[in-house]
Amino acid sequence: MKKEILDKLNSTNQKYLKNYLSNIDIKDIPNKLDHQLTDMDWSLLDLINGQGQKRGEFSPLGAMEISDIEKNKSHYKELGLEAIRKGEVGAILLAGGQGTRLGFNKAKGMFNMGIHKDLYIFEQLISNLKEVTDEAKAYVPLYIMTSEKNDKETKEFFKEHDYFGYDENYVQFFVQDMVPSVDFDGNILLDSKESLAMSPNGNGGWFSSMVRAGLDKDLNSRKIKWLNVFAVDNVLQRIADPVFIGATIDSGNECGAKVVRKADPEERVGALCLEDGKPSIIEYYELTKEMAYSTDEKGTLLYGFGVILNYLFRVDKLWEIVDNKFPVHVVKKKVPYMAEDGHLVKPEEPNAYKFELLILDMVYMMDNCLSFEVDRKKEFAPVKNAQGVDSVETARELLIENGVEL
Ligand SMILES: CC(=O)N[C@H]1[C@@H](OP(=O)(O)OP(=O)(O)OC[C@H]2O[C@@H](n3ccc(=O)[nH]c3=O)[C@H](O)[C@@H]2O)O[C@H](CO)[C@@H](O)[C@@H]1O
Repeated sequence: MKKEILDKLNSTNQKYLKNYLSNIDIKDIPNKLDHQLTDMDWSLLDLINGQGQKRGEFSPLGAMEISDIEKNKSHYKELGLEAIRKGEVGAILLAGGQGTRLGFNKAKGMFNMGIHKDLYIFEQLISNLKEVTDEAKAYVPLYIMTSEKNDKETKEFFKEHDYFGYDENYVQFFVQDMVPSVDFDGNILLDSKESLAMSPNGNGGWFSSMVRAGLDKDLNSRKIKWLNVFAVDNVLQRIADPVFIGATIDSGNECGAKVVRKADPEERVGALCLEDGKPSIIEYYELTKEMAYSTDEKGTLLYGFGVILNYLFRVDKLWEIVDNKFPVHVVKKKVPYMAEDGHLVKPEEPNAYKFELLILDMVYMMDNCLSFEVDRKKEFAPVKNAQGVDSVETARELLIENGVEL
């Protein structure tokens, strides 16, 4: 990175960059907080080169399967409803992502799934949540994480649609942190003479961003004990599912994760397993073919339970890990940037590294986690791509199968 370019940055951005780098967990960089701006390119390159985070020893983790859940369903449900009625459960909608794969340049939740009538992703998610709150006769506080890129439009959209019938006193927004991107040589990208090309910092920073936004006071005053964190892109997502909440409470675990049986060994979902005896998620791109296809004596996949990004965390445990250093994941992305001659380039191919914190690393910070199996036909309709697998089309089919009018 050229020092002249850095000198052009305003002091807020320089401070931000310093602070960001100081939080990166790179070994052997002495006095990270105080290192000179000119050292930054070296530390970023070091981070990029050290891409693969060192992982421990993986072993399979079984799940509480649908048949086991059925046997105790009414007990779990009652426990879950009781927690909701006591106001102990909040929900976090992760909606800061950019939806580039879908080719939709607004907040993903604003995407219209409808065929004969409008049905926005946000609308469907609120409708799923309302099923529970209507039954419990109590609202679940909903915290929506946006990013600087979509915060304004998301808030306006909810307002314009009257919060899709949810009580607006129970809806709050917070903006996730942003991080700078670098090109493949480690140069920090700018998007104007005065500002860095920033991107959302991944879905793993949600709790610290929430705290930075001051919403911890809200959690405390409402005495919320459990947070159900879920992705925006699954339109069949069951939110604040009382059976899941009850089963997690009953199990005594610090967190719970909804899982589905993988559609095939290479399905692009993270597999919930153990790493050095602790709950952990291994993403599909990290899973070796050997692990992906390994089975037990009955032929069942050993790493066959995929997470659907629906987790339940105990709030006191979140406080214990809030200051932990998270591993940084380096991802190749298309990042618009300002070229040397000053014009803005919108690349067609990935041109930069983004640094992300991932929620799955929070699961590894927990001592235990209930792996809770759900029926993928009823609870997993991801909208990731414009066409093909996990697309608008496949999600529409699943919505219709589940009786949703489109
Ligand atoms: C890292 C992670 O959790 N990956 C999960 C994610 O994969 P996937 O590859 O879909 O993960 P994405 O990065 O697309 O994001 C998932 C969710 O996080 C939100 N988001 C993402 C980035 C960001 O900076 N801010 C933000 O809020 C998105 O809006 C979305 O709600 O869903 C799959 C199920 O469909 C899971 O099997 C994967 O384990």
